Amino acid sequence: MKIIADENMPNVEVLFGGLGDITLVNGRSLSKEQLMDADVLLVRSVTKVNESLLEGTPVKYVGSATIGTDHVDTEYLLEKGIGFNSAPGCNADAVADYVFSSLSYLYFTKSVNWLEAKVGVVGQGNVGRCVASRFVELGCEVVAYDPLVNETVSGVTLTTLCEVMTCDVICLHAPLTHTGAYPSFDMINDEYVGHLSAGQTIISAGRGGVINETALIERFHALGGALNLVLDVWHEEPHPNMQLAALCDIATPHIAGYSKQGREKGTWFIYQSVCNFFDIPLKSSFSEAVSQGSICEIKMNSDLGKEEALNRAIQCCFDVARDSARFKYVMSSGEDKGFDWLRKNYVERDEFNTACVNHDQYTPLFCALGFSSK
Ligand SMILES: NC(=O)C1=CN([C@@H]2O[C@H](COP(=O)(O)OP(=O)(O)OC[C@H]3O[C@@H](n4cnc5c(N)ncnc54)[C@H](O)[C@@H]3O)[C@@H](O)[C@H]2O)C=CC1
Ligand SMILES: O=C(O)C(=O)[C@H](O)COP(=O)(O)O
Repeated sequence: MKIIADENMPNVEVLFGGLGDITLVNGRSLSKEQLMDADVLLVRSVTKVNESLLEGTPVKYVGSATIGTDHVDTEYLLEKGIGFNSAPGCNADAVADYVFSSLSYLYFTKSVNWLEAKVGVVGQGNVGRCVASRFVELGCEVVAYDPLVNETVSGVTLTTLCEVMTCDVICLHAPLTHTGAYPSFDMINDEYVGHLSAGQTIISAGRGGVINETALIERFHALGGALNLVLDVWHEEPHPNMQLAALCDIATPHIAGYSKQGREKGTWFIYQSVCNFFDIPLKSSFSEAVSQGSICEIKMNSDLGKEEALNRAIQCCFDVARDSARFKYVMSSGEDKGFDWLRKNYVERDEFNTACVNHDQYTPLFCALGFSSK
């Protein structure tokens, strides 16, 4: 079996080596010519998988080690009988960790006490539900907008997009869609953005294009800069709007899902799907494919109050300000490095769930935040 795989897929040679010949490629510039003897194509979000890439090639199966599928023309694959799987939920915890790391940064830099916030979440899939349940378990009031579900996790009230846009903290986790009853492209347009008021926090870690960037810049200035902005995804990747990035408290190159374990789980999910599709027995297990973290246990000083203890523990595990500083520096330095370079050379972090946090009083709250219980 001939396998063409994105060079940014961790463990691909270890897991797929026994299944056939693997060629690693740059996913962004992949062309049809490189697929002329391929049976299996393994991609990430940067490869547009459609008729123009696949027509005339022998590809029988496509796997995407990602949650999002907006880069794949799934109707075309279905029509042509080409197998397809993505990796639902693989990096949902990683994205939730990103949200809380960003909030801990705002706690320390702008005194945003998000533990007291009313939180609005857009999208109640694997990511949106994971984020929402953490807030609920931490005691926050949580509402969510998802027109395609009738119920969601306990403690979360489904509501309108208008109400979500009035919340203290707004988390965007909808997929990018252009068709259907509720297309998300440009969903948060100038009308919705125009309702934002001073002091709100917006965290966009779904897909660029869901929130209108021009409207957001205008609203930011109209409010005298009194919005807290955290943006991981951009309308024009790999060419993010640096005018908008300059206004952000946290701006990152689409790395919310880039925990070590989240990326490894993506490859592991696809490995299982390929084996299933071609009826090949699995030769590797989850524990071999997905790393443990580097830090097992964090012991907090019991003198620390709740807010301080939670925010400090988050920072021990993942300081997103490092990623933001690197993004702003590299993207504005004029060097021959950019968005894709930052992603390829990302300093991976471990997920909260790889470490437990001990505190005399607040240990259960750390579990609510996603840390391990043991
Ligand atoms: N920044 C990053 O690194 C990452 C970004 N993502 C993005 O986050 C998205 C969501 O991930 P999951 O929750 O795992 O996906 P999912 O497929 O489990 O759930 C998506 C949810 O969004 C809802 N939805 C669809 N259209 C909507 C609309 N117009 N308004 C509100 N909700 C809508 C659906 O009903 C569904 O409940 C992915 O599609 C992907 O684009 C995912 C992982 C990492
Ligand atoms: O899983 C998704 O969906 C994501 O957005 C991934 O984190 C994107 O990672 P790449 O596939 O672009 O490396």
